[in-house]
Amino acid sequence: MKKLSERGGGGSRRDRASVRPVTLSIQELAAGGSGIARTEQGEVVFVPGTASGDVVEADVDRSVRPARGKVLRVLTPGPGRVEPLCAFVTSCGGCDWMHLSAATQQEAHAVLVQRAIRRTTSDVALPPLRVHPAPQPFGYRTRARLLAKASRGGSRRGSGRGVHGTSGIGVGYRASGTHALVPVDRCLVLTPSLDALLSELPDLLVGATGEGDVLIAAGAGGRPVVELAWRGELAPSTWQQLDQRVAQGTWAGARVALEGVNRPASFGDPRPVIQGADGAPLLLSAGGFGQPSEEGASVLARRVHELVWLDAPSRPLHLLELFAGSGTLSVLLARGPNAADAADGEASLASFVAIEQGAEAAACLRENLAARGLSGKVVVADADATPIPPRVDVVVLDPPRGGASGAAAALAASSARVVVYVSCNPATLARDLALLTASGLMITHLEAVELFPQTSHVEVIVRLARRPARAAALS
Ligand SMILES: C[S@@+](CC[C@H](N)C(=O)[O-])C[C@H]1O[C@@H](n2cnc3c(N)ncnc32)[C@H](O)[C@@H]1O
Repeated sequence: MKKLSERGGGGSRRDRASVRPVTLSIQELAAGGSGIARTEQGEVVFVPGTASGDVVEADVDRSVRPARGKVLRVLTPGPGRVEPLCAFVTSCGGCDWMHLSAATQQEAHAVLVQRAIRRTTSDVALPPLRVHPAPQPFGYRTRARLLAKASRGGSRRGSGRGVHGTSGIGVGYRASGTHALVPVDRCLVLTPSLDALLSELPDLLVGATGEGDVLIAAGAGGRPVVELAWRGELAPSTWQQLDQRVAQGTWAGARVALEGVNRPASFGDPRPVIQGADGAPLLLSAGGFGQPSEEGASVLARRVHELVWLDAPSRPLHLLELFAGSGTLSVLLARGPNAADAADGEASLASFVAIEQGAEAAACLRENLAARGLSGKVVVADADATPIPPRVDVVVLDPPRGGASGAAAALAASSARVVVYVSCNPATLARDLALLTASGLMITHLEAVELFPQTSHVEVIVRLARRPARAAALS
């Protein structure tokens, strides 16, 4: 097996003093993506970039807890290991599981989700976990957040290929666990049009000083939108090029926020647009949240909708959505049941209310509903501090990584009959599920959606339903 270069930077003097090569057998994968090994002395070592069953030679840094290994050589590959397709895989922090086959990634995600939930709900019956495979394992990302840096002393004109020393501008991702820039000019998980954009960005930024975040995404008509949050100065040529590209229709829009300047400058419409799960365009807030892929978001939204209407209710349903964003899920939820769900003529939607804290996302959500002729109330509020009205039957929530402990407490005290919890973080989901299940809600469905292929990240959907006795007592 070939020698692997080290992930991240060169390490401190203290790191180098405390490492020595050892042979490690990787037993399993941990949340966060690293493999876990035990030394002969029983010491636990976390080793990034490994697969279960790998035997590796690694430097071990014991100055951190748990000790951390850096792979020098793979001596025997584990059964799920594949050759990563990306040239940047060992330096870039993005695709920490690209060295695992798709089947191995799915199995490992399933184990991590079940283990996290078991940890907090050991006394609760769990249904078998269903995995929704990734519609596309590569070329799926319709958005990416990049880092761009001008080399010290400013950048200069030239043919930018994403690295310092040509255009003087580096554009890429952050190295795993650090703020260091890993310049890239190809990214295999981006859609082809965003991948092509990577090599244009260094030239766009020629003459800049400082650094910034660059959000690239699909915009109106599939054309790119670019959002720059820059700490430093941009050259006049950057402003001219942004103006030209949008005026000529090559890009749908751009937005630039300079540090210390209150209002960002906009060109065209900088809001990302993907195809919603209903097939119509879905507008997302510029710089705000969006699911990583169009197709993955559709799989997620369709399944959440199905789980809401699983038991066709005998009376019109009051539906509340918390952490609604720009409406990835809402555009299906606000439609009510599908024709099949309403076959008995009784399933229907009495009311739909969506709560979102971001004013720009809420405005997009209103536009998305209006464009579809859907009614629903969109409230800008803190969903983690919102009481659940007694008439609400079903609540869908999709909080950020920190979870929703406030909303979980409100749901536990509510009479909501069904809760559909969507999460990108099994640890905080598990914490919140402990509260929900203790209140009498039973987990009826546990599902993982492969929304972030090639990475250790996974999306989870949990449906909970109230035990009939408590529901009756509370209603
Ligand atoms: C994981 S995203 C989900 C959005 C949407 N379901 C989707 O799929 O696009 C979480 C959303 O919650 C919003 N948010 C974060 N904290 C919030 C809070 N305390 N109250 C309401 N919304 C919040 C964020 O702005 C973001 O739009």
